[in-house]
Amino acid sequence: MVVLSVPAEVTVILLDIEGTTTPIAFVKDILFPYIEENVKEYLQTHWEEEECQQDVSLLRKQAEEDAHLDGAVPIPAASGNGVDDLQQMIQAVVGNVCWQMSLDRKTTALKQLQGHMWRAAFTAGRMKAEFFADVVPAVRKWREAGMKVYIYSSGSVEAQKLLFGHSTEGDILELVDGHFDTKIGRKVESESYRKTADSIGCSTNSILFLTDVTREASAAEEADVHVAVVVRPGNAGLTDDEKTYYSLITSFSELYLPSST
Ligand SMILES: CSCCC(=O)C(=O)COP(=O)(O)O
Ligand SMILES: [Mg+2]
Repeated sequence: MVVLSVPAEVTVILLDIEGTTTPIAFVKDILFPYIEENVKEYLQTHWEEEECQQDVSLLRKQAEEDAHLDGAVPIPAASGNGVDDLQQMIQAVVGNVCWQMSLDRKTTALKQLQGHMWRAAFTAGRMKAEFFADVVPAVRKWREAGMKVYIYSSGSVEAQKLLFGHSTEGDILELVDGHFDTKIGRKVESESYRKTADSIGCSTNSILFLTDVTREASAAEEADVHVAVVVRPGNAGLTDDEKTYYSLITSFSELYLPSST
């Protein structure tokens, strides 16, 4: 088995979710289709609620920023009270959400709505999050060795907590010391990793970030964060240069902590 030694100064392990702890297939085949199939009905049912209105406002603001993009779907400003107006508005929001999802965009606006929509499915037990078999045993071992374990995903913090709270391994939320999402910044920007370290209260070189996406690994590394790229079934392939440059692991069990025996 390949073993990757964790540098001695590392005290925090920061984990991506999709493609790292959780199969991309679970996200693409279960989580995302749930949104596409249910968004219209969700908006019709929850439209009058404060939370739904905040989600729509955020999506509208994002749509304004996206206006210059090819195929962007605008969301008109709220106007009259007519039933037709409302149905047109809902249709525009549905169109915008589906357009963003077709591009796998990671905007805070999209991720916030998705998190709110998944809540009902997870809490009713209709959906359980999948984790690779090596994840839970490894995280337990790291924590026993004194490591802190944080999550940094484009999925909203609320969605992250739903996944960890309702998984096929049971409620594993207690294994996580804290959560970060795109509110701290985009995962492909190095400043996000500096802010994450600040928020945890550690230096960036005390963090080891595990992700499947080399653009994220590169941004983290620029901020002096240690990185390893996780290679899982179903992940995007890496170039030969990326395979040579990055430390690669195919299972969390390949990480060796000098402090553990
Ligand atoms: C944790 S929510 C489900 C996945 C998701 O919406 C997403 O965008 C995952 O992105 P990641 O940064 O974990 O690769
Ligand atoms: Mg990922």
